[in-house]
This record gives sequence, C-alpha cells and structure tokens, in this order.
Amino acid sequence: MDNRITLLKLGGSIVTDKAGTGGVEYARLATLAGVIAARPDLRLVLVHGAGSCGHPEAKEYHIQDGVGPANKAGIAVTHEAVAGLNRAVVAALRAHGVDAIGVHPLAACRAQSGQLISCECIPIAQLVRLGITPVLHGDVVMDARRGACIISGDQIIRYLAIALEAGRVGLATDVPGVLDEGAVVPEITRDTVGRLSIGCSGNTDVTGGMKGKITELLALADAGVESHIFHISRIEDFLDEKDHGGTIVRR
Ligand SMILES: Nc1ncnc2c1ncn2[C@@H]1O[C@H](COP(=O)(O)OP(=O)(O)OP(=O)(O)O)[C@@H](O)[C@H]1O
Ligand SMILES: C=C(C)CCOP(=O)(O)O
Repeated sequence: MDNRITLLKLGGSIVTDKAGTGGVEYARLATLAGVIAARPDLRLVLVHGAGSCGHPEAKEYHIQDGVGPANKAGIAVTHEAVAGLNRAVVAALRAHGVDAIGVHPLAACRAQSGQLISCECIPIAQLVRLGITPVLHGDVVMDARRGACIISGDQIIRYLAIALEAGRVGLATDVPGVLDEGAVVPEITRDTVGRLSIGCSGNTDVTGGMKGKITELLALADAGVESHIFHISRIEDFLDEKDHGGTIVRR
C-alpha cells in the first residue's frame, strides 16, 4: 500500500453555504468527518476553501487590490472569518475521533504579487508522521509587493503537493468535475485546456473559481503531479482510489 500523503481540498462551496449569506455547513462537515474517520490508515492533509466565510470579507476590503493603511483592517476581518470556519472543520473531525489540528497559512506562508512563494511545511510533515491530520485553508497572507493578498486553498494544494511529495491530490467541489457543455471532461492537459470554456464561480469569489483551480492544477501537472476534481458526493470513491466520475488534470 502506498503510504504517501493524500492531499484533499474541501471546496468552500462544500463546507459553507457559499451561495447563501455565510453559514457553515455543519451537517455536511459531520458526514465528511465520518467518512474520514472510517479510513484511519489514510495519511491525510486537508485544505479547505473559504466559501461564504472569507470571500465576501476579502471582496469588501479589496484585499486583492493590495493592502495599506486604508484597508489593513480587512486582514484581521478576513482571517477571522476563515479561521472560524477552520475551527468548525477541525471540531467536526475531532468529534468523530480524527486527531485533527488547524494550521493557519497567515502565520506559515508568504506571497509575492499574489503568488504563494513559501510555506513552512516541516511541521506539517511532522504532524502527519505522528498520525495527526493538519487542516489548512485559503487565507489572507502577507505579500512582499502588495502588503497582503488572498491565497486560495488551490494555491496551497499546489505548493503542498510538491513540498510533501503527496501520493494523491484531490479537490472536492459542488460540480462533478470540469464541465464542457454540461458533460464532465474526464482529462485536462495544457494541450486540451484551450478548447474548454472554464469560468469563475457563480458566487462571491476573489480567487477565480474553477478557472483559478485549473491554473494551479496545470502548474502542478507541469511538475509531474496529477490531480483529481470530483463532486463531494464521490469523496469515498476518491479516497478508496476508485473511479470518481470527475476530471483528472495531468501533464
Ligand atoms: N467549465 C466549468 N466546469 C465546472 N465548473 C465551472 C466551470 N466554469 C465555471 N465553473 C464554476 O466553478 C465553480 C467551482 O469553483 P469554486 O471556486 O466555487 O469551488 P470551491 O473550490 O468549491 O470553492 P472555494 O473557492 O470557495 O474553495 C462551480 O460551482 C461553477 O460555478
Ligand atoms: C478568501 C479567502 C480568505 C481564502 C480563499 O480560498 P479559496 O476558497 O480556496 O479560494
């Protein structure tokens, strides 16, 4: 059995009512925690998106336009919104017996011009070695050029997949995969992506929706790491290495 790390992103559209006004999806978190708890041999690193707990705040404070004295209050407001969601995700996992712990990118990562350039990964790897599941999230992080910026969970997935030499990389979201005229595209490469129409999220989202996801995952594919996008209802298929009916992004 491959005992390398499985890296899984739970999209913000899954862990929150992204289309609504801000609620954490507690019932869904409980179900997902049960699914993860039933697979104790997994060496898992989780990342979650912000959904309605972070994107609206980041937009309100114009974080992606750069941060200075006029909008610096948005750093704490945005971080607290997504950190609160992180506490809910970790609490759900722990309630099901998963030894999970929250890790905040604000304190561990740096960016330059909106791009994640460093993340302290050694503690994350050590936690996994101890059988603990680190739970990271998209966050506001300090940016060498812009003051601060928003780093998506998708950027974090790309960075961690390489740094942790993850065996499997999956992104669960609210669509069955990348869609082309309503049908799932089973495989995307740099050569085929240009034929597709891939857009942003239908909800408030400062990190580019599916388009942002594919940008990160194609860069990951360039590094030789394939990744999977699938509907959250197929999470067990992904974790059990079965066909999940979604999209594989590869070189
Ligand atoms: N070609 C496409 N195929 C599938 N989804 C697409 C496509 N173009 C745009 N989208 C949109 O992208 C959304 C998924 O991206 P989104 O960033 O909202 O997901 P997420 O990762 O669950 O959320 P978050 O960014 O908050 O973590 C879909 O709900 C859909 O509206
Ligand atoms: C908006 C914030 C704070 C993080 C965004 O992360 P994402 O939901 O993965 O795009």
